[in-house]
Amino acid sequence: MVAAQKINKDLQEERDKVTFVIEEFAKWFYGGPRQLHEKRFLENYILSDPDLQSDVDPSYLSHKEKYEEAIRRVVVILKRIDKLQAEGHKIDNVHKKVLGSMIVSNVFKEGSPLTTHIGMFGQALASLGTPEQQAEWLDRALRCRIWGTYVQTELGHGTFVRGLEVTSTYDPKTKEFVINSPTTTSYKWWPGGLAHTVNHVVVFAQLYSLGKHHGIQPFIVQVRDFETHKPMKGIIIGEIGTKVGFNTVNNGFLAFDNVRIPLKNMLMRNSQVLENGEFIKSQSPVLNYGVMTEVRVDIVNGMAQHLAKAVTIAMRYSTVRRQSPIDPKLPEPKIIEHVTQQMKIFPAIAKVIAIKVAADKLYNLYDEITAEVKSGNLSRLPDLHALSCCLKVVTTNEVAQSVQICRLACGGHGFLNSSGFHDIYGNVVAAQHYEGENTVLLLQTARYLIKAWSQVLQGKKLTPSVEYLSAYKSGQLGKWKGSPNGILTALQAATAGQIALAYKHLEERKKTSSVEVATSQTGIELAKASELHCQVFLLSSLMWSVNRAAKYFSKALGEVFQDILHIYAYDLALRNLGSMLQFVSFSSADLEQLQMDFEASLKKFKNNSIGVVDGFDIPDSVLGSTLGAYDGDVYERLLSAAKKSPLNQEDVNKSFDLYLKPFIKSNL
Ligand SMILES: CCCCCCCCCCCCCCCCCC(=O)SCCNC(=O)CCNC(=O)[C@H](O)C(C)(C)COP(=O)(O)OP(=O)(O)OC[C@H]1O[C@@H](n2cnc3c(N)ncnc32)[C@H](O)[C@@H]1OP(=O)(O)O
Ligand SMILES: Cc1cc2nc3c(=O)[nH]c(=O)nc-3n(C[C@H](O)[C@H](O)[C@H](O)COP(=O)(O)OP(=O)(O)OC[C@H]3O[C@@H](n4cnc5c(N)ncnc54)[C@H](O)[C@@H]3O)c2cc1C
Repeated sequence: MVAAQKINKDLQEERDKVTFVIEEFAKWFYGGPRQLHEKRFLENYILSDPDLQSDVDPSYLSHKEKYEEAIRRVVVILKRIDKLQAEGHKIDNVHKKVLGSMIVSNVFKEGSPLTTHIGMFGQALASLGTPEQQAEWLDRALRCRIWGTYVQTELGHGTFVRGLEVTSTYDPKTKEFVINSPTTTSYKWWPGGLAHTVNHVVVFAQLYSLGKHHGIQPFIVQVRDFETHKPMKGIIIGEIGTKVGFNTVNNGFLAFDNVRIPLKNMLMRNSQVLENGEFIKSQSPVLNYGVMTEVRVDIVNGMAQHLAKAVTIAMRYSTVRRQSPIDPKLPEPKIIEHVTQQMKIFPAIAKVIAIKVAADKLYNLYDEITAEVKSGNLSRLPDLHALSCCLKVVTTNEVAQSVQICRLACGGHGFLNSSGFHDIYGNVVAAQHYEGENTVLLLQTARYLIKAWSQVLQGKKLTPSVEYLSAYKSGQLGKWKGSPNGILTALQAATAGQIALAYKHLEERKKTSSVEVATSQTGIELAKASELHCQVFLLSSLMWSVNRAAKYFSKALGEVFQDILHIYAYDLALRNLGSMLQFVSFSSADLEQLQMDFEASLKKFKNNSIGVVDGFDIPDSVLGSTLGAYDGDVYERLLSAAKKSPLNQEDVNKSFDLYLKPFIKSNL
């Protein structure tokens, strides 16, 4: 990987113990040799631009300067992509592959102002626009010649999309829509890039035509002038302020003061308004929610990548760092020798792989079902919605927790910005909030599970992802066996049992309340059931993938996958004992054995742990961490990063003469 680099001796010692070929793992992780090659090529090509080599550490800049530096970097990268294309390199979807991926995650530590342009605006045009509308805007958007964002959430409403207040009223006399923000709570609030970056938006508004209301529909609106970048007439626009993270995403607010747009600017792939004002209904109102589903799928994949960065840092640091003798007769060990350190990091490594595998399966399902939807068959849309919602929730929650654990595993140094954890954490926790609040999305999945349970009670056949509910009903699940397969069936029993209980309580409440009120009252149990269902999906996907790997990969790599599966399954079982104990019979000896098996699995994996994180193939230029660099030169990097602090550029800070000295003198 980095031939000429001088590698830390302890790190090299651990690398020498690895039993499998790291390159084989990396090819698997990125989906094949071609994909790995392309990723490496893009990383080198983009990140080697001299204008990205600046010594500026954006964390020392002011809020305004951070934004300006982010835009400078955006343009450097866009020019680099233009150069790449001019040189004849044909890479499909190259803007998304660069600007919507981990490649630029160290260039935009706190997110990019083009994230929603890349991740949502183009998708909205592609999935909600007609061919004519795509001809007008999509190509320019994909080439970044117009910049846009996805404007849905308002100050007063984010979750309950049907409650949005901005109106779009059709005026048949002029063949225009009039877009208006009637209240303070109707201000659009949050969209990425909205404040000072984009010149177009896809905005969601309540449609009125010929005096009738037709629900939430999407419209394209130009918000800034092409030449001056000043807000267009009737557009009130600005930034919403600093945040926990994402500070260079340029999240904005937007209000409309009777803004007129032509009829052709309603995105009409699904519903339509004719010139005379007549409204043609779409096949289903949820078709307008498609972009949200796509982003939820992307988020799951993104979570695996964020966690891969965090575990790479924690693992390499734990190999280089020595502290606290274990055997008093021996020198201080590498901190990874402490079993509690292994307990923190190895399950997080296993989670990267489980989430990556689940994301791959979800992408496949997304592609299949989107193709069906395009041909008018919506029958499997609920499967995709249910799975994408709970996976978005569980992966963002689990990764947020695991990134924290990795940070803590690095002791005090993990708290430094230069370790990289702060920015990874900021990006991950943002995803717990956006694209559907997590509890709300669990409740969406629960709707699906309750329907599935009702089908079980009627003896109907279920789709594969919930087939285990029928097995539970017919008494086939519930016996404890301590293997990964046994843990899967125990979790399935716990999930099915939890769904059955929630169903029972829901039915009881329905006797005295409406279905909506009864559902709301049963929310705690429903959310729990969804979470468990998602864990079933994650474990079963990992098992499927590991078993398949045995056929296609070397014996050595196949064994590593088995070790990872065991760690993942035991850790999951130990964390979900409470739920399983309610529906599965265990003896205390079973539980003691589970703990022993978990500890043995950590020990077995240890020699390959550094190989797996190296196989995540994250170059230093992407990792951006003093603690996690490939060569393990941690202490020199910490010192050199500290020396770059603006406070260290002078021996005495002016605050001494201004405040401290007068104070000391006055007290003499
Ligand atoms: C630089 C490094 C990068 C690394 C990579 C990292 C990853 C990158 C990814 C891109 C990053 C992007 C950056 C951030 C962007 C954030 C953007 C946003 O937040 S944008 C804003 C995001 N905002 C949100 O997410 C808002 C969340 N709220 C909502 O989605 C909805 O309002 C609701 C679903 C909660 C309720 O809706 P309501 O209409 O009241 O519905 P009801 O409940 O009454 O259900 C009616 C029926 O509809 C069904 N159904 C529903 N949805 C869907 C669907 N999608 N499909 C299919 N079906 C669906 C439902 O199941 C039900 O069926 P049934 O049971 O009757 O059969
Ligand atoms: C970093 C970031 C970027 C974003 N980017 C965009 C963007 O580009 N475009 C865009 O349009 N929006 C964007 N958003 C908005 C985001 O999608 C919403 O904030 C999110 O969907 C949550 O909605 P909310 O804020 O209305 O939460 P609320 O619904 O107000 O949630 C508050 C609490 O109420 C609870 N709650 C609400 N409804 C229910 C219910 N039915 N049952 C049980 N509990 C409930 C929730 O669980 C939560 O605990 C972004 C947000 C963030 C943080």
